[in-house]
Amino acid sequence: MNVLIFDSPKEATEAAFDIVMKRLEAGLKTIGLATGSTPLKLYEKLRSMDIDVSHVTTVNLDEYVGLEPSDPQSYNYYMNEELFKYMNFSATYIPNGVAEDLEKECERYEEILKNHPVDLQILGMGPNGHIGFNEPGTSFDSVTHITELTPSTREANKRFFEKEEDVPTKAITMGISSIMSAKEVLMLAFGEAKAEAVRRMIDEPVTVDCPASVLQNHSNAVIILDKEAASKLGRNK
Ligand SMILES: N[C@@H]1[C@@H](O)[C@H](O)[C@@H](COP(=O)(O)O)O[C@@H]1O
Repeated sequence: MNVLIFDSPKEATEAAFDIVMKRLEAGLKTIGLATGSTPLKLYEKLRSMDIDVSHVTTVNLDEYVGLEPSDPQSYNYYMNEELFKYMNFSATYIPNGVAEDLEKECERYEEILKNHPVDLQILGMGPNGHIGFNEPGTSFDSVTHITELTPSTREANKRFFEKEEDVPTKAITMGISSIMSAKEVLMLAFGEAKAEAVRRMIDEPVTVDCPASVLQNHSNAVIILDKEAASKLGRNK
């Protein structure tokens, strides 16, 4: 793991942006994308650039089960609004959370991932250490699957919904093994709410109890933190 710590989310985002731009210039074919508030400024910078990405395919990590792509809380909607409608990607893939047969949808998505091996995966993390929607306890061998969201994740994500009851209880997510197949991973975590999960990801042994800790096993993972997210690092050493 290559851990980079910056004074502010702004500087951290700039560093992430530079890495993404370098990889695009070097001919990256497939980029894995994440949602949540953490990469918003990164996407804002990317969409403001006048760059040709017609040779680039995107694959997203996850989607809520039961939300139509037209639902403003869906990750389909988020990606369209934040990035896709401004950029000429060759193809953009996000799991379909309203597929009639969700198991088939997971298989279809794994096929897409096989056909589009991810060169660079952008990742965020949940305050409980989840990546994508792989909650604590998820097997490191997991591929795209349906997952039950934990009460803490529903609580953390309820800020995007009008009422707590509106937060979906399930999601489709790329599995941990699907995420680990990326050639390079760029994990972003900002703010004190992530500090404990960041500490467990970096300073503690790899465990399914903190899914992000699996990145210790990745040969090319860059972790970009602001100083708040990094504030609990190194205390056990
Ligand atoms: N499934 C997504 C994750 O992929 C994301 O990393 C996480 C963090 O969100 P935020 O960046 O808003 O803290 O939110 C959701 O749970």
